[in-house]
Amino acid sequence: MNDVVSVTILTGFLGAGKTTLLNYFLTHHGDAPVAILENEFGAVNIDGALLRGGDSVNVVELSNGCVCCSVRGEFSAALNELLDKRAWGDIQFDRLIVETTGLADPGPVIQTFFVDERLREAMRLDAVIALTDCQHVQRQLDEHPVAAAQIGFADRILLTKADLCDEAQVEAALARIHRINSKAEILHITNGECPAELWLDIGAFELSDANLVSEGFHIIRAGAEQPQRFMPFRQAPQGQRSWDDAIQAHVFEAGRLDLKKIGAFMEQCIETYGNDMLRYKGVLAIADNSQRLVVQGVHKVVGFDYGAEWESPDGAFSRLVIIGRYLPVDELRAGFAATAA
Ligand SMILES: Nc1nc2c(ncn2[C@@H]2O[C@H](COP(=O)(O)OP(=O)(O)OP(=O)(O)O)[C@@H](O)[C@H]2O)c(=O)[nH]1
Repeated sequence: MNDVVSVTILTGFLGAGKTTLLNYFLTHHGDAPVAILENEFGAVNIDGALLRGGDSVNVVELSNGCVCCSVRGEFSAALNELLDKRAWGDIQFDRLIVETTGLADPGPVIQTFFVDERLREAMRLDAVIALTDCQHVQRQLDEHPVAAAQIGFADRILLTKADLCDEAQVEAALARIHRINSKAEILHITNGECPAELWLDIGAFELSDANLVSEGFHIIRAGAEQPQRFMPFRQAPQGQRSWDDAIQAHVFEAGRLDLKKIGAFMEQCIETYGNDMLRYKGVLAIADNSQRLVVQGVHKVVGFDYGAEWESPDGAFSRLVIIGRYLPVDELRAGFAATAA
């Protein structure tokens, strides 16, 4: 057993296909022990027979409330109880998947893993995976701000039910999702058929300098001869671009930056706007430094680290992506530009 438990948060609006994905995973995952924490609103629980099917699957259900608000304390308690049982040898698992309710804001759920000291040591948040129902996403975004938050917090977005949509609908959905979160890779899946390696152990909270802005989406066909196909984004059809989502991704770019100035800028930005900064990630070129400086954070929890060296000094440039709500973008853009060396 590994010492540290890898945690994946599954989010996505009601009916987006979270349980379908989990069921697909559980019927294909083999014997590796796994714990699933299910947060259901009411007494209607998922297909327990399937989830409890093998000895290697431990299911905990948190019902009658939502982990992001009313049962937040119970969420921490349930996680701690799982760790106790694991320590006593009652149950075994190296991986925990948290399925939130379709109405949950992932923010408080994510923060639980950073603020609770024991959880911080015993668990490593791997990634937030959002499922998005292609057929209903436009309406959900228009009517429920939490749907945009779920997309905004995601490291990877699994677009479901595109099989029920025409091409124009799919393109409009992709364009809107990408505007809310330009950082997350988008995988287009059908009926939960997504190989586990595409959504588990992706190390999204590690300070890596992987691509900051995704350029297209992947069509996943599990078990097919050509399992993946990459498609670049196209413009959404005219007339379908009048969205007004409060949450949007903003990309800031510059050349080399002054370390002190960018440090002060980030500090001030997080202090003032941290509550509205859902996720942010930057790969920065610092004056007189051959290594990339990587920054990433969730609200006011932030990490900085030096990464790989720039291949050539001339190719070094800085890029910061902030996914936030109601941010004074022009002011931030000017502030970022002023940190140039
Ligand atoms: N056509 C089609 N149906 C899908 C797809 N993914 C899921 N579904 C169906 O959508 C319905 C809802 O899926 P669930 O997996 O229960 O969704 P959920 O996100 O767990 O729903 P909540 O727990 O209510 O938030 C089910 O009937 C699924 O079979 C897909 O890619 N295509």
